[in-house]
Amino acid sequence: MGSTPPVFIGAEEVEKHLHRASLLLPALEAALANFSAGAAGGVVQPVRTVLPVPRHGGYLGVMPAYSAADDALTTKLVTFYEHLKDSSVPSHQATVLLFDPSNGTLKAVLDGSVITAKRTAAVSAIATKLLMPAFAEVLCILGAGVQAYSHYDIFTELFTFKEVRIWNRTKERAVKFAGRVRGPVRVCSSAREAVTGADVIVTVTMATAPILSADWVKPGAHINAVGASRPDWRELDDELMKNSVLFVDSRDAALTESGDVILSGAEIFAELGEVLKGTKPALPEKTTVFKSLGMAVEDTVAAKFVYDAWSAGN
Ligand SMILES: NC(=O)C1=CN([C@@H]2O[C@H](COP(=O)(O)OP(=O)(O)OC[C@H]3O[C@@H](n4cnc5c(N)ncnc54)[C@H](O)[C@@H]3O)[C@@H](O)[C@H]2O)C=CC1
Ligand SMILES: O=C(O)C1=NCCCC1
Repeated sequence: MGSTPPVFIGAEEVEKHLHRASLLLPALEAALANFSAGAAGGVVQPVRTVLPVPRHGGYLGVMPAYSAADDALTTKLVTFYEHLKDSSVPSHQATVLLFDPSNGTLKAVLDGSVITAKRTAAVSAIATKLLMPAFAEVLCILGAGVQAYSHYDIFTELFTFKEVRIWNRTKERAVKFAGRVRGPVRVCSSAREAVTGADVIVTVTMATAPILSADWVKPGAHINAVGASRPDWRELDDELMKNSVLFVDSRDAALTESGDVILSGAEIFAELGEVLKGTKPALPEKTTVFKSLGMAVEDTVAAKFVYDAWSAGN
C-alpha cells in the first residue's frame, strides 16, 4: 500500500480556478493581517532565502510558509533572471509545493507563475484601496511585462480610472500591451510623461537604478513599488522614498531585500497588515509608497484556494 502521489496542477488549470485575482482578496487581507499580528496571527514565515546564480545573472528564491488560520503549508520555489538571451523564456518562473500540514505529505505541485502574477497584483490592489487619494482618476503603469498585465486586470476591475497610461523601456512592448488589454491605454514616450499628474502609480520593471523620480510625482499620489527586490536594486529615487509615507508587506524583508528602502534610509511607517488590523492609520491624503517584496504566505493562501477549487471539481 503506497501513499497517494501528489497531483500536478499546471498553469492552465491554475488560471481556470483563479480566473480573477480579486477572488484572492479576502484570503490575502486575512493573511497580511495575521502576518503582522506576530505569533498570535499564526503565520510562520522566515525571510526568503535567495540564492544567486552569478554565472547566469539569476536567482533562486525559496519561500516557505505555514498559516494556522488556513492550516496550510507550502513552499514556493521561484527563479528570476536579469538578462535572459532567449526572450521566449519568462524572467520569473515558479512552482508551489502544497503539503498536508498534519503529516508532511506532499499533496500537490502547482504552477507558481500564474499564482505569483495574480497574488502580487491583488496585494497591490489591497494597498491601493487603503492608500490612494479620494478622487483617483489616472493610473500609470511603468513596465509592460507579466506583472503589468495582472495589475492592469485587477486595477481596472476594482477601480474606475478615467485614464490608464503605460511606459516601458522599450516602446514596442508598451504598444503591444496597449493592443492586448481590453480597455484604452495611452502609451507614453517617457516615464516622466506617464507619471505626471497620475494619482496611482505601479512600478513593475526589472530596473536596477531609479526609473521614478520624486519631482514628477503629484503630491498625494499612491505608488505601488513592486520591482527592485534585491538590496542593491532600485526603482524609486531617494527623495521619493524619504518624502513619502512608507508602507511595506514585511519590515524584516524590506530591511533585508529592498534596495529602495535600505539605500535611501527611508523610515518604514507600517506594514500593510497593521493598517488592515487597524493598529496603524492609512493616511491616503499623503503621498504614499507601498514597497512590495512578495510574501510566502500570499502564495500559501493562493495555492490553497486553487487546490480547494481543483479538488471540488475532481
Ligand atoms: N513584489 C512582488 O511580490 C513581486 C515582484 N516582482 C517583480 O516585479 C517586476 C516585474 O516582474 P515581471 O512583470 O514578472 O517581469 P517581466 O520580465 O515580465 O517584465 C519586466 C519589465 O521591465 C522592463 N525592464 C527590464 N529591464 C529594465 C530596466 N533596466 N529599466 C526599466 N525597465 C526594465 C521590461 O521591458 C519589462 O517590460 C520585477 O522586478 C519582479 O522581480 C515579481 C513577482 C512578485
Ligand atoms: O514574491 C515573489 O514571488 C517574488 N518577489 C520578488 C522577485 C521574485 C519573486
